[in-house]
Amino acid sequence: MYRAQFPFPPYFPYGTPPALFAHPSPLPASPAAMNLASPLPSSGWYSPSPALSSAPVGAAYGFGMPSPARPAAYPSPLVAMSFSPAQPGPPAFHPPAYSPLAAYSPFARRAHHMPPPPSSPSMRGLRSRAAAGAARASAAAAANGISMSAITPQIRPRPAFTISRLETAAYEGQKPGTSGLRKKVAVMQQPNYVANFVQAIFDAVDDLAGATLVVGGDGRFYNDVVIQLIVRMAAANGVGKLIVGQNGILSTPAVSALVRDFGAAGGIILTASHNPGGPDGDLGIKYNIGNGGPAPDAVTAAIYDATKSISRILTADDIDDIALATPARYTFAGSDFEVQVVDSVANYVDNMKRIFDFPAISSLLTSGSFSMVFDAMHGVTGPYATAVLVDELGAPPSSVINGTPLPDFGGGHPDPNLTYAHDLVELMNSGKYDFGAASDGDGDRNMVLGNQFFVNPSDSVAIIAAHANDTIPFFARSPLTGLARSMPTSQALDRVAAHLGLELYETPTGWKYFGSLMDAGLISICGEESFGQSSVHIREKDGLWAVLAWLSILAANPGSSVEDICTRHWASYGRNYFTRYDFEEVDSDGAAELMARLVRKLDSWVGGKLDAGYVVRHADEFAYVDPVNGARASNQGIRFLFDDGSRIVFRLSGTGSSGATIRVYIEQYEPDASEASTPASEKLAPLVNLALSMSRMEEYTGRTEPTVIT
Ligand SMILES: O=P(O)(O)OC[C@H]1O[C@H](O)[C@H](O)[C@@H](O)[C@@H]1O
Repeated sequence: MYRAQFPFPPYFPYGTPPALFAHPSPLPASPAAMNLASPLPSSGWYSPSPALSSAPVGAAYGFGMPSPARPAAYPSPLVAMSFSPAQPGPPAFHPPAYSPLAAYSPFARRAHHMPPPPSSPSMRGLRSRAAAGAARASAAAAANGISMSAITPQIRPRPAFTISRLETAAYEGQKPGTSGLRKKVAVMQQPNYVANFVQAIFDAVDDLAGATLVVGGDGRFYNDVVIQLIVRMAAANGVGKLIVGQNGILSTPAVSALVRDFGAAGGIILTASHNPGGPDGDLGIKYNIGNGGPAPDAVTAAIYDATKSISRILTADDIDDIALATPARYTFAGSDFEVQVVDSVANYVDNMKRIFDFPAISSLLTSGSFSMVFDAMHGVTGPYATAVLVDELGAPPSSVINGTPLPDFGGGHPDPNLTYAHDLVELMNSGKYDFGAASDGDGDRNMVLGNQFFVNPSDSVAIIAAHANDTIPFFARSPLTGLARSMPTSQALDRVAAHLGLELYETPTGWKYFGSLMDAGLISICGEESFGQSSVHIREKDGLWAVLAWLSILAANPGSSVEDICTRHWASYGRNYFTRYDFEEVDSDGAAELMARLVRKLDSWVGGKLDAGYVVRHADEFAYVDPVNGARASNQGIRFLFDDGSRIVFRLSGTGSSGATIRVYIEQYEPDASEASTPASEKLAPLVNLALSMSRMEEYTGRTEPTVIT
């Protein structure tokens, strides 16, 4: 009988160590099943699952433990467990600091406040190790200095699988939005709903046979089920290799980095980003292409077309759940298909170390005169933030709050803005911290705050770009080539581009439009008003990257506060005042009529004098032709450009899952530095009122107030 034991008290994070305990019959099918489905009894033994019994001596798994504070939630910190199939009776016990799990799982290390294992193989050294494996991904990984065998030393052979062809019928409405397919969990849980969409990806995307795909998600409810489904369908559809994040968790920027570093054909990201999670929340599936970025319109259109005519699903239902808790490689008899579970954090941390001056940032964070707090909002970024900010840069562990990924984000709305990141906003308003930041469910968005000071995301990208060449080693080595922003984002970035003599590209909303510009070397940094900034290091926006960029600026300007940095920027460039009003989940028909009326009246407003003396110089529906590949995108928002340079933009959100969300973007330029400290709400009030009256917002939506103001 194989036995399992939980670790000694010092490693149990909640004070009272669990005694040994048994899992009730029937046995769970896999560690993953235990992790997610089982109430934990108070004492006894776990009996082995089939997956455990085939593991080698000394292997270790991590399991989710409900936190006493949140008994209904799963999986909170991992508990390391070691077992020895060779020994009868109680197992040989390996303290987690020296177990393979501790060595390969930053999650487990951090959950138990363990130091990096001194004598175990360290993730940090992976890049220098010899590459292994003949598969394409291994070769690409080797080219990037990553050793696949070092990341996942254990090969776990599985029996052969059989491919089944299941009849299915198309669902309507599987059209991806701004960033993938997002629906309520209940919609996604309909029979074959997710399987249809996944099959559509395999059918629509060329060259996936024999290719490598990266799969991971933000840990939200139902991710675990969908990952196992993708494994079975990938096997049946001839995919060569799946790289899966440990515990199924990967931030969106981490997926982008893995796709690029491992030469994968693409990635499937399970996230609805900043939308709420849990059984009543949203689920999302997004396909990224081989450059690591979101699929462009042509690919999402092909996937959507495939969903409309789908009639069969290919799956290998006899593949048992993959144990996602431990890095390992799963091979299958009679097939080249392989699943590789990788550390979710290590590759990302390595990349950040190559981009930023970690010693300089660390000096700031450990100087004793600087304090920061990072709110992961119970999204995916907690483990990444802890690895980077705490483990690498020396910030105190308390610097990361809400750092445990939870399937329902703790009941919150994981959107890092002034409304939903209220824990962070309160802390920053208390005046105790110099720097604050938050990121969203999947870690691509961020919000940056100073002491009682908000940095508008449009300003954030401009300020990062203005300082990049001087403060970020990555750009010292490869100076900025050009800059880009989405159309509604303020034109603060345009002024930096002009100052640096760089081209500025204005794209439609959606990160997918930056990819071709980056691939062609036309831009190095880009950003969106929707709390996103990133660079050419990957093809997604990257919340933690933006935080490190800000810390780099602060480290290079000793004694300057976040507010000082912004004020000096406005003094040099003038201030592009910007605000966004969101009218969330309004009636879809009313929203469509509001937009249609604005389009009908576009021309009639041009040249006329409106309230507060504003004169419309130009009005249109924004359309874009990609300068690299000629792809066209139309109907990308209605914009009114005024003769003083101000703008009002109306756009329907493409990321919601119910009703419609109208976004109103307002911008006004103030060249006079002495005027730059007026609050944005005051400065922009006349334009806001004009926007609301031009659109007849109340008449069409019944709303007098927005739900969110940025
Ligand atoms: O369509 P919206 O709700 O305005 O959201 C727009 C945003 O959606 C996602 O987050 C994309 O990754 C962003 O690139 C985009 O800016």
